[in-house]
Amino acid sequence: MQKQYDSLKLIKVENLGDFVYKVSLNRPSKFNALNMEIWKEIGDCFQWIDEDSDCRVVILQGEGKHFCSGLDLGGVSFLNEDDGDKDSARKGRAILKTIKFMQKQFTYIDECSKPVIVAMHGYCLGAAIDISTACDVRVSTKDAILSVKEVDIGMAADVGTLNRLPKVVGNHSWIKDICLTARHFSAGEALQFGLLSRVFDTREEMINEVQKMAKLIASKSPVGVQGTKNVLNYARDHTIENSLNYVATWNMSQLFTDDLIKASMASFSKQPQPPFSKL
Ligand SMILES: CCC/C=C/C=C/C(=O)SCCNC(=O)CCNC(=O)[C@H](O)C(C)(C)COP(=O)(O)OP(=O)(O)OC[C@H]1O[C@@H](n2cnc3c(N)ncnc32)[C@H](O)[C@@H]1OP(=O)(O)O
Repeated sequence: MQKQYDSLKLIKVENLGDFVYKVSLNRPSKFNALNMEIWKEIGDCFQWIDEDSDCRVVILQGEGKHFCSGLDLGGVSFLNEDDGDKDSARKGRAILKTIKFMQKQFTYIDECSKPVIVAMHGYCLGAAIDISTACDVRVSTKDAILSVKEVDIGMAADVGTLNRLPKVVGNHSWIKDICLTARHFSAGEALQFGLLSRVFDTREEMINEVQKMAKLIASKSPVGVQGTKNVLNYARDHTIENSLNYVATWNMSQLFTDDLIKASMASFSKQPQPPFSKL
């Protein structure tokens, strides 16, 4: 597995031990702006992590001064490249394919069986918000500056924010406020409206606390943790009735796990969680 991760050029993957991985956007000279290469690497990385039984929780962060400044505007021309004699229907099909590809790379985060905690700092603009809404837990430093910036570059956000934000945050007036104005908003405001669950004074404090949270989750039964992510994602996208049916069907097999007895015995006797076999 490590060999695969080492092939990535703009994403860094570190095994922190205790089944916790740290994944970093690693293009600090451009404030982690996302070109097609890093976009694809995000997708590859989360597909590999999904299969990697040495990883039970992921921390996603950005190297350097900022989490991510969004789409690489230097490379934006790929969207309206001169397609020679292609007519609009054919140009449209080509763009459709590109947008779907770009959407899918972030959806791999949402679909990853392991919980992903995103720890943001500095600028978190445009595609950075798309990424964050595909993650399971969002935290930031208090000086983070966030923006659903797409309107400012003349487009409707199309790689996740407009689709996932209404599932993350209940206040649709606030969603439309930030998405239509593209204004910068603070970590405090994001916390107030529920986009973030915690805000930290410094980056160091954030990384320490997030590592503790990741370690705690990773110490628990992977059958319990991964089942919980899976069912919560299903519940987000379906009716309560469908989702109750889904969890009952899911647990038809999962309740036969050895983890159930081991974890319950430890819980009952007030002992720490025991080690669990790889999943
Ligand atoms: C189908 C497409 C789907 C995806 C859509 C996604 C859309 C979006 O993400 S919309 C948001 C796009 N991003 C932006 O509008 C931000 C652009 N950047 C800035 O406004 C400023 O750079 C920023 C406010 C972040 C920081 O300003 P500051 O004065 O502190 O630094 P700079 O000198 O501007 O930047 C430092 C170097 O980083 C490069 N850089 C920063 N952001 C980007 C970017 N988004 N794309 C490309 N390059 C970026 C900047 O050019 C500097 O590089 P260098 O000149 O080589 O030093």
